[in-house]
Amino acid sequence: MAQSLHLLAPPSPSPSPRLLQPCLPSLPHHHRLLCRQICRASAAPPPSPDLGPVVLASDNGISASAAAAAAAGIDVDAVTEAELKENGFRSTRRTKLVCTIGPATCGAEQLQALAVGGMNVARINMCHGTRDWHRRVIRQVRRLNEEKGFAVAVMMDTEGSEIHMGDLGGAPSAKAEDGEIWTFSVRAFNSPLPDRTIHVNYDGFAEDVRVGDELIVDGGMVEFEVIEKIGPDVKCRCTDPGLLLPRANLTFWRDGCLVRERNAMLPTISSKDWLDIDFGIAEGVDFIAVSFVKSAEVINHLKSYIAARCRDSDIAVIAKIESIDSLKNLEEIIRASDGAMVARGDLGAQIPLEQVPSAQQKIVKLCRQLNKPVIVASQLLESMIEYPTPTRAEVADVSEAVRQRADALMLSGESAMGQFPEKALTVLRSVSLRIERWWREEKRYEAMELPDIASSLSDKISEEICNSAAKMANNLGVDALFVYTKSGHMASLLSRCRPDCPIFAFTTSTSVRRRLNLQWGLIPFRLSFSDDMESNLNRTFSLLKARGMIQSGDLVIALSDMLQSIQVMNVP
Ligand SMILES: Nc1ncnc2c1ncn2[C@@H]1O[C@H](COP(=O)(O)OP(=O)(O)O)[C@@H](O)[C@H]1O
Ligand SMILES: C=C(OP(=O)(O)O)C(=O)O
Ligand SMILES: [K+]
Ligand SMILES: [Mg+2]
Repeated sequence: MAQSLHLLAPPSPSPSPRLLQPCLPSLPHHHRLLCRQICRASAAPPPSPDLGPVVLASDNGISASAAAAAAAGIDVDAVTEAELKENGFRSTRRTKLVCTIGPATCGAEQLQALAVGGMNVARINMCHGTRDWHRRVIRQVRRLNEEKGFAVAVMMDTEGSEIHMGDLGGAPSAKAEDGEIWTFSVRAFNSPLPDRTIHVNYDGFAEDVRVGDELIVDGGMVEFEVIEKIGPDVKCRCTDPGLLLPRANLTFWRDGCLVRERNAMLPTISSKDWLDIDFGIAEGVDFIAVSFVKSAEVINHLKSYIAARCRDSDIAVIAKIESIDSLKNLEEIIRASDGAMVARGDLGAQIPLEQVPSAQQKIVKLCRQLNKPVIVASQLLESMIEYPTPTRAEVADVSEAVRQRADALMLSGESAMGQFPEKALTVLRSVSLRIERWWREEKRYEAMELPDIASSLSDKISEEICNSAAKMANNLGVDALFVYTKSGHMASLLSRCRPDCPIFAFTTSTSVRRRLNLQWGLIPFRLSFSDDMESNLNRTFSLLKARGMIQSGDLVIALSDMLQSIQVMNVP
């Protein structure tokens, strides 16, 4: 038996308005039969005139349309599906995982291992690597998605106009000892570099620094004091020794303050970044993360640039919060963006380290309130670049981000160039699962006030429906929320409520499905569906039941953005 609530808003046509009328989902016999066939036959494609082009593919698990699965000769849905079958709905991971791809993980097998291990988004950092390398990685991820049925999204991260060192003439690192004199220069060198010499990418560097300034490498990994300027060369004495890594970020400080006048004059999106963005659009990346955002203006500019270039404008723009200016203009930046990243690496070089945790909490909260996905990034498991187990402090840091219920956690060096990328991902996965379960069991999460964000009546109704459905789901202890959404908006409104049960998000578009992969608690499926909710539900139930992902009797709340409706029912 199903009970349903349909709300009617002017712009959303509803074929059969019924207010709180029970409706009985009937499951035609042939549908059931067909689904059993799909399930049994990993080897036989299921085209059926009855179901039309029913394609069902789940989240980051190895699943695809049965036809594609059969063609690729794989078992459907090894990850999410196995997780659902083994542990039931309650224990699917809600926190999403982003992995930076680098030399340690760019091979087909390594990428597949990460996808199987729970990578939801692959990030490429345009600070590093060549155009060809990036293209190969993007295409490899796409190929894996097609062949194995993953839905891994691709995020391109711009270089931005930051000041950084060159690549150390090919050396993996260089040690700077206390008291040593190093030369930082804007001259172009042929490799090998002269001893104790570092190339700097920013032409104005020698003019801008002053004798006496502190030069901070990578937010404090190594520190120098400027002692002399000779033309394009700046002589510095090492005051805090450490390891220099290729292309490490440089900031300079004067009288205890970050020098940032010049930085403020550099464009957020450099001419090289624009070329990279054109490349990202051409390759069809899902997200563009913009480094060193200072204001909403640049986000708006990029969004209109993208809208003019891709017809369905389906690249989401993520603002990286990593500078003092981005903190100052936080709300306007987040409102303008499609999501944000707490980029703690550079943020920790621009504000005192002890302020980073409160900044993180504030950004995560604001993003949730404004319904924008948020990624917590950098140094989550830094020691795992070299060691196979994390420090206890790192585990505590990951737990805190999960407890704040950030949408996603990100690996940087751990997966890009570390020795244990898969293990690091396993740590993120198991800590997320454990903390999520603990907090659910203890009912420890604080209720967060979620302000109204909609402006149109139709959006207001969607928002109210999602808030109510999430509350109902918690109060009734339902097993899952189902949401049928074309744009993904209603799925993200539900995710914002952080309900106790997982959210099965059904969407017709593969790119929406990939993008939803970044959002908390969503299990995105691609499914071709109609405006007839009853038939959508019947089809979905039979497909999911056939795969053992749901069972008769499971209690489900279903929402749809075509009908703006809520239905509560047991799976027949
Ligand atoms: N495409 C790449 N090619 C080579 N090395 C990379 C690549 N991507 C990342 N790395 C390595 O992984 C490290 C961590 O990645 P990330 O945090 O994205 O960059 P950064 O340290 O520059 O902020 C980089 O410093 C670099 O050494
Ligand atoms: C994620 C960050 O940006 P990037 O790795 O590009 O410096 C950061 O600074 O934390
Ligand atoms: K970057
Ligand atoms: Mg950064």
